Amino acid sequence: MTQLSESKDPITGQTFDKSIDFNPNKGRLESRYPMGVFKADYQTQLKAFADLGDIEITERIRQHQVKEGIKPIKGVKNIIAVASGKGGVGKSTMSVMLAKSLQQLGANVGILDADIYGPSIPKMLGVSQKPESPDQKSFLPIDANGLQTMSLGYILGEKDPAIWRGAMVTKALMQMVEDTRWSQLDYLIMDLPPGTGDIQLTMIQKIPVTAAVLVTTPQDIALLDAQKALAMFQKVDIPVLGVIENMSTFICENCGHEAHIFGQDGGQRMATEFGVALLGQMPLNIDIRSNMDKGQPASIWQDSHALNEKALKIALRTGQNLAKLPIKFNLTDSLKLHKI
Ligand SMILES: Nc1ncnc2c1ncn2[C@@H]1O[C@H](COP(=O)(O)OP(=O)(O)OP(=O)(O)O)[C@@H](O)[C@H]1O
Repeated sequence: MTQLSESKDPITGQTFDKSIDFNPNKGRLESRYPMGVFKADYQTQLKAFADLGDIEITERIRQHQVKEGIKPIKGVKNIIAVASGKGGVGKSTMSVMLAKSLQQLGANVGILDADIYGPSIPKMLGVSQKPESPDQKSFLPIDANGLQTMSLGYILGEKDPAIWRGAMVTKALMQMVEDTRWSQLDYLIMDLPPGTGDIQLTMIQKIPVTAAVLVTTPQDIALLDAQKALAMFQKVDIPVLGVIENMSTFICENCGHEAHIFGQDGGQRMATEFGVALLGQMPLNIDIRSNMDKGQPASIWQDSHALNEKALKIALRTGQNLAKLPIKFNLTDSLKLHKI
């Protein structure tokens, strides 16, 4: 097996390092992240790299290690926590974007709304029904066009305020995660409550989070809070896959002028200074606001919307960075390896 560790990915600009196995003699490549619509581009680029005929590409998303002593959730390979130090930066919007885009790339995806004080995921996905519990013990996740989802919002209703105390919040969340019958998920995107307090810290310590993604705006104040979120994950040894800079610029629909409403290149500065990847930048765009308010995520994070490709590349980088992390030991894989 050859690792293309020295090479740069032609689409995302990141190194391949451990995220794929490539066997040039057999013209076979196994990718550990979903490639979806980019597969044909990879095939062309890799053909040139290896100076070979056709390259056969297969995608197999592995389960990665979580912190010792925490049991993985049944039916879920990897949990990606989406966090922000500050409220209102678009964390839930970016969680839905990531989930829809990973799904488009071919992965099996779920969303867990852990933003227990302001569950906005049901509204953004346009679903509101109560989850069924056929055995009175566990819940079936709600299907939102192929995404498996669970939120306290389904159970409480949008307008019920959750005035709960810390311990109750984490207990309710743990129950929600464990008692949901997730089915064969490659990624479960977990939308955390904003901030870096005790509640967030307890959540990421109790739930088997594989890695985290940070959302910030380019504004100094949001960046300072994003750095606090980074420190929180580092403190508990959860790898951070990178930063999404949301509301990067605003392009005027009438004159095309690009304005840096919340400052410029803050995400890039944070990435450089703290050694985390910049997963991508998402502009301030009225279609994002209106379609998410209407509960129609597919009209923006799918189909032919101009921002869809941007979103797909953010998801691709996220999948790639996760694929570089240590794999959970798996007896079947290990036996296969020994046979070879
Ligand atoms: N790139 C964007 N362009 C336009 N509107 C956006 C963008 N990102 C988010 N929004 C809008 O900003 C508002 C806040 O977004 P969202 O609820 O995702 O933020 P949040 O960080 O999860 O907030 P909270 O702190 O309350 O959990 C929403 O109305 C959303 O539609």
